[in-house]
Amino acid sequence: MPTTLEAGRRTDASPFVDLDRAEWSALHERTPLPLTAEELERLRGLGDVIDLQEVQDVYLPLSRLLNLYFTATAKLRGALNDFLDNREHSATQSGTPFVIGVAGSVAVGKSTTARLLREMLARWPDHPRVELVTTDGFLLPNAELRRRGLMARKGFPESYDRRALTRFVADVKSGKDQVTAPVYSHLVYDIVPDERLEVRRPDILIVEGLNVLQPALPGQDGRTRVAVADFFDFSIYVDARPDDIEQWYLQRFRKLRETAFQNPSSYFRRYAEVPEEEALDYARHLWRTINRPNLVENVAPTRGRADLILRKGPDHKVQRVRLRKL
Ligand SMILES: Nc1ncnc2c1ncn2[C@@H]1O[C@H](COP(=O)(O)OP(=O)(O)O)[C@@H](O)[C@H]1O
Ligand SMILES: CC(C)(COP(=O)(O)O)[C@@H](O)C(=O)NCCC(=O)O
Repeated sequence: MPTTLEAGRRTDASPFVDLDRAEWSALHERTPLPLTAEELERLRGLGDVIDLQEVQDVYLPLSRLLNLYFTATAKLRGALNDFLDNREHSATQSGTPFVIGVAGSVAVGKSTTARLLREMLARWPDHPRVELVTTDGFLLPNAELRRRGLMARKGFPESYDRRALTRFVADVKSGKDQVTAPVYSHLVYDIVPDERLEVRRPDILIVEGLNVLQPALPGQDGRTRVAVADFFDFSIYVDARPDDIEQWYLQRFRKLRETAFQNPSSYFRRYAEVPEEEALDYARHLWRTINRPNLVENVAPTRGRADLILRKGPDHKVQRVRLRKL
């Protein structure tokens, strides 16, 4: 960990507290909400291949940390409202959803982490209503991506309707009764017309996606622009070595060949029919021309903006946790 010599004493210059796996997992003993065997079984039923020891050691303490932030943020909001003398334009309203961002590369395990957190956070009596939204719903439809020459840039910041995504999260946070988001289908590889996901005043909203920690685009005419991250109360970056993530991407592609790609409506059905090596060559091509450059150019540079970084090893197990200091 970097240290500097400042005013004659050594100080830790990092904005993060760095914990190794053993230090982090020791915290689960202090979590006042252990998982019952029955609940562990239910998590397994989610269909995600996640080791139950990992749930206990890593994600249970994480759900406790988020619970602490939820409670403390509610108190801070109350104090801020008092400070503002509860005027009409007070900073927050009671019941304002707590918004969590989950960022990281394609195939690093964002969806798995976000689904697990949704289940675990909903078990805390303070915040039973947890909604999860993935940013792929805000990708431009394929027809529009083709028109703009962006079909080989799917997942890059410019392939999204960033304004609609930011407005969506702002609306949920402002306490609107019913807010809807468009829906993306990995099966057809496009936005599903006429389908919307509805969000109704949750206690917690999890927003998961590649680019959720991107800063706002520069404003024009002196106007301040906002980004979706401006509405986050807490953010998590799921991190791993790019070579490990490539292996996970290829493994997922291999698994999808035996499942979803068999569906006649699948955009990738051709890759269920060709020999495995040919299919994997194509997956490698997608990784090397789209997902890896996007990780290097756009996603990884946002890691330092997160409040918490989960660093995974080659087996998906979390090896280090870095938590932003207050
Ligand atoms: N904690 C984990 N343990 C084991 N496998 C995992 C874990 N998280 C993700 N995976 C696997 O890694 C692949 C990518 O995960 P996914 O959540 O789909 O990534 P993303 O949403 O970031 O694209 C999937 O095949 C998933 O099953
Ligand atoms: C849909 C995605 C852009 C991820 O979007 P996100 O939910 O992170 O906004 C990605 O999974 C994807 O399909 N990328 C295009 C290249 C590829 O097919 O792997």
